Amino acid sequence: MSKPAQSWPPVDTEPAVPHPDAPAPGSKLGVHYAHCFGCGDEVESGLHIQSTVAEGAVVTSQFTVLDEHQGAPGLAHGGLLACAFDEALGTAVGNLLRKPAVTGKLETDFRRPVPVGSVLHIVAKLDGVAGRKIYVSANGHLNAEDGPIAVQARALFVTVGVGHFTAHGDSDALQKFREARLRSGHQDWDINP
Ligand SMILES: CCCCC/C=C\C/C=C\C/C=C\C/C=C\CCCC(=O)SCCNC(=O)CCNC(=O)[C@H](O)C(C)(C)COP(=O)(O)OP(=O)(O)OC[C@H]1O[C@@H](n2cnc3c(N)ncnc32)[C@H](O)[C@@H]1OP(=O)(O)O
Repeated sequence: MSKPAQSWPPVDTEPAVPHPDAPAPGSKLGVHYAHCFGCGDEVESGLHIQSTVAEGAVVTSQFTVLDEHQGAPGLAHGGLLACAFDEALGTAVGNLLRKPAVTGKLETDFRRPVPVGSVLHIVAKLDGVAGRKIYVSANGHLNAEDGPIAVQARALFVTVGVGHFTAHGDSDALQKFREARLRSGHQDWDINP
């Protein structure tokens, strides 16, 4: 007998309501950090994922699978696809809730092979919030917004304070990153987990 699918979110949650200052539906989200492997424009071999806010706590992202993303000849590497989903899910969390958060858990279901040259249309939706825990899921459609679902993902993000990045990351680079964001007209993040 097969086990029932685990319910999602796995705990009781509050609705994930976008922050009043979150970008409006239709807004194109730029690069969140130039050196980010998922979206950064200074990472030549990165994924260069581009995202747009949609209605209803949803962000859509596009990822074009190139030769350098292969695992088997002509096919995308599964771990790299998971990376694309981490980026797309994190982009939804960070931009809609405007809180720094890190991935605590990420699970992926690979439903169909993803050939080189495909464009994955990733639709990420905030599913609920329980204290610091943010539950988010996504479907990756092959080559069209309504294309067949090739990959699905579910994740738990956990909000963190700025100390997470200063203690474990490069605090000088973080300071420059923050100043550059403010100079380019972005508001600061809500640092209040
Ligand atoms: C001012 C500058 C701010 C900088 C902001 C920067 C960027 C943001 C901007 C824009 C965002 C846009 C795009 C983002 C795009 C991509 C995002 C990529 C994200 C990543 O790629 S990021 C790298 C990978 N990521 C890590 O590097 C995390 C390593 N890890 C840890 O740093 C800790 O592990 C942490 C912090 C996760 C928790 O640690 P902690 O000590 O703070 O809290 P604790 O352990 O108590 O967990 C609290 C509650 O979460 C539950 N929980 C935790 N983990 C769980 C698990 N795995 N499964 C089930 N439940 C779990 C606990 O059970 C508890 O639940 P409860 O409260 O119910 O007990």
